[in-house]
Amino acid sequence: MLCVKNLTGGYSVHQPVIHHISFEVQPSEIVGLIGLNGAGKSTTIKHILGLLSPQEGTVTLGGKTLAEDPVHFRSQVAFIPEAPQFYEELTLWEHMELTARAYQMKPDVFKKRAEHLLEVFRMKKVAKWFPNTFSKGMQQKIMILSAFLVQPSLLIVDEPFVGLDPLAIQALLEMLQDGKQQGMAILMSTHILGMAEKYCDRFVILHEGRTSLHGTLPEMRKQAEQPDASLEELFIGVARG
Ligand SMILES: Nc1ncnc2c1ncn2[C@@H]1O[C@H](COP(=O)(O)OP(=O)(O)OP(=O)(O)O)[C@@H](O)[C@H]1O
Repeated sequence: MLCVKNLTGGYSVHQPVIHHISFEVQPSEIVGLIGLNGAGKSTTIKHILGLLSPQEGTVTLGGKTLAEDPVHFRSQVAFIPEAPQFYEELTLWEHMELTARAYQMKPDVFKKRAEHLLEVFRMKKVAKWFPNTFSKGMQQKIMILSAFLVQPSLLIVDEPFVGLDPLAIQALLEMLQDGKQQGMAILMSTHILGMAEKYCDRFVILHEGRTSLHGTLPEMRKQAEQPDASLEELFIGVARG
């Protein structure tokens, strides 16, 4: 599904911030993207989404780069950003309608999915409200609801748990697992390592823009020669150099 190969990039050609990063995310798999602040997680995600162009290497989805087939590439991806981004003049329901139109969903499919998601994330009562009346967690739910509405082939999630209450975190984890079971490929950046260890199948640990460890937990333990280490212990080892 998603293949990141030898990716080098960043915000200036003179100063790349990620270097030679390679990993894959297959259908029915959750891959955790882990790293300290500034390690390059969001920059990697921006390259996958096509918001930044690679200085070297490629990002392909189903074998094709974004440039080769932009409409098809974008139609397969949904993104939950770290900070909610919304239109002040649209209600929650209108945000979902806009998403449905952009992804050319049939009205009956949209209605069924939207109503289910509003129920799961306890947002039914505020569906016709404007997002500037929402709390931060409720605003984050606009992003979550819009992404799951699409049921994308590739879901990219950047720090999704920040600001969510425990019921919303649980609902999101269940949606991620359901998505995985239905064949979604999921790339999730998070600092909550206990949760990553429990829910991710494989990991990419970034340090200063480079891949330090990569693979399943047993594979990374082998790479680090720490047979009993938890994800957190492996990560702290990497972070301390
Ligand atoms: N818009 C930008 N312009 C220039 N440099 C940037 C920009 N955004 C991030 N950077 C730099 O790129 C590097 C990687 O940042 P990035 O945002 O990818 O880190 P991150 O791993 O997502 O961190 P965090 O956990 O804090 O979200 C940092 O050195 C940062 O200063």
